[in-house]
Amino acid sequence: MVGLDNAGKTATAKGIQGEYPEDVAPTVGFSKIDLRQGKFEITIFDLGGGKRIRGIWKNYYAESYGVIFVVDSSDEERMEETKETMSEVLRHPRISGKPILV
Ligand SMILES: Nc1nc2c(ncn2[C@@H]2O[C@H](COP(=O)(O)OP(=O)(O)OP(=O)(O)O)[C@@H](O)[C@H]2O)c(=O)[nH]1
Ligand SMILES: [Mg+2]
Repeated sequence: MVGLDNAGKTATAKGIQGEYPEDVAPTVGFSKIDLRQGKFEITIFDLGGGKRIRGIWKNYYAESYGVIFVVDSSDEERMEETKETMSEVLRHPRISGKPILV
């Protein structure tokens, strides 16, 4: 799970787990979430989105089955940065062709 800092990744991850998506702090590094959905065991890596942390994202691409890219659609000022960041993720050879949920 990637996206710009403050986009709402950790809040979304909490929501997926049925927790109230409040009182979240910026993610430093990553947080690992293990879920069971029917017969599937799912691991979500909620990665920090700060500009200086984004370099770690690629370390997770090879083992990922897909990407959740979280966008704060109300933050119009950062749409260009969002677009560039998303393009970079999608262009990566270890992501290209894998499912993406925006
Ligand atoms: N109103 C509203 N606030 C939200 C929503 N999603 C997240 N927030 C708030 O936005 C802020 C940032 O959310 P986070 O989930 O920490 O964002 P993040 O993408 O994990 O950020 P980093 O960990 O820094 O990469 C927090 O104060 C959240 O409570 C939403 O859907 N609506
Ligand atoms: Mg976070």
